[in-house]
Amino acid sequence: MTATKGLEGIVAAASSISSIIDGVLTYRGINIDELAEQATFEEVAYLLWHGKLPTQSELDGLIAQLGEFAEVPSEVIESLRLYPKDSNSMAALRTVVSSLALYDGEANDMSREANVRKAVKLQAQLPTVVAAFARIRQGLEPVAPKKGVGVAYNFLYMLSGKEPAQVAVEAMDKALVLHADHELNASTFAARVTVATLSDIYSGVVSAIGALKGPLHGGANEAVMVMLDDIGSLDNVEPYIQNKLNNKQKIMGFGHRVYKDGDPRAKHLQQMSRQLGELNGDSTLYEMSVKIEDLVTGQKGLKPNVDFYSASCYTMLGIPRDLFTPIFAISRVSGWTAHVLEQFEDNRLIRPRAEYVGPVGQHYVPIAKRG
Ligand SMILES: CC(=O)SCCNC(=O)CCNC(=O)[C@H](O)C(C)(C)COP(=O)(O)OP(=O)(O)OC[C@H]1O[C@@H](n2cnc3c(N)ncnc32)[C@H](O)[C@@H]1OP(=O)(O)O
Ligand SMILES: O=C([O-])CC(=O)C(=O)O
Repeated sequence: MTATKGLEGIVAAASSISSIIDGVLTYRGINIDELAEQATFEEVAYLLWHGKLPTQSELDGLIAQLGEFAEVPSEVIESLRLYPKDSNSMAALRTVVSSLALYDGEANDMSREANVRKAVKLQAQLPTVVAAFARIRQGLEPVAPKKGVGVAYNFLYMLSGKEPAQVAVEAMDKALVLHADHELNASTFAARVTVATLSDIYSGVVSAIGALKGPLHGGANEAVMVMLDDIGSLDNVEPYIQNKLNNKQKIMGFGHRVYKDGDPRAKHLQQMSRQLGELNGDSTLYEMSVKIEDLVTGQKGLKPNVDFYSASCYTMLGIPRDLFTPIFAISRVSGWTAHVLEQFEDNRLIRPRAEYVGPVGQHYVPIAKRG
């Protein structure tokens, strides 16, 4: 038995939700480029859960259900007030999502009907708790969700307490579409491993949030913004990046386990970053990002992944950098829950083997005789 480090190239599940074939990403067989240009996030969530695009009445039904479920129990909001104000936002999200299960009477109902409903609930509630967390730590009151609006609108509205601009809603909606699913990435795999023990959907999503938090995965979008803030100016890009490259340090937002020739989502986020810069009348972050890309791709051949240009986009939308990864979770919960539903359809415990590389033939030594 020989281990493959990081399970690279190992096919660990059969799935009909999303595919990456020859560098092309599809959700349920539809190219991500088409979805990014034409679909709303709610259409995409429906597509991931049900395997087909919704009709108008199915879409209206989903939006109504999201509105119905978006409010979270007052006990959950009260518990958010008790978190330290400097809590890590992903740790807070992981904790609050775990607590949502305590107030859901059907949390342990394993029927498909209940699980589909819980997928919609989680999708509806994540934006509410992220926005409430962000406001409470600033000493502001949470804003109740609106009914009959999309996830992107509602999140921006609950975050700021103001009607969001149409252009901001459209940008956020596209970002949500682009992050919704991605085959067997680490957080989705974590969710599938958890529920394959026949644990519940909340446990699967909590596992996934924990995996997404790390900077090699979803946490990279925040790390990119930390880097852009550290660089500080267009003039400082070259010396800063050159120094990192010379010292063989990682440049966050570059590289990918599966895409070696570029992440198809990055171009959409790059375009969004350029457009937001033009609209804001300040393209510095976009120009800095392009300069970083030129240097890193030019010297290392590494291409930007989905996390790279999302950092400048979210900043230009006025979002604090430690909410970037929670926003990723707001989108990816659609994919996680679709994978949980798929796992339950034909479940088998996920339990690989380890290659043992430790000592053999050892014996127990009584404590008094240990040196
Ligand atoms: C939504 C997402 O999860 S997308 C990924 C988000 N993560 C990041 O942006 C973090 C930065 N990127 C990385 O750390 C990696 O590229 C990962 C984690 C995404 C993929 O990791 P792996 O498939 O294990 O690639 P691995 O780390 O083996 O890299 C292969 C080579 O490229 C180098 N490399 C990979 N990414 C980078 C990077 N961002 N900067 C500099 N060098 C890099 C590695 O150092 C390694 O070089 P070597 O062969 O000389 O040792
Ligand atoms: O697939 C991966 O390994 C990481 C990624 O891009 C994602 O989760 O969107």
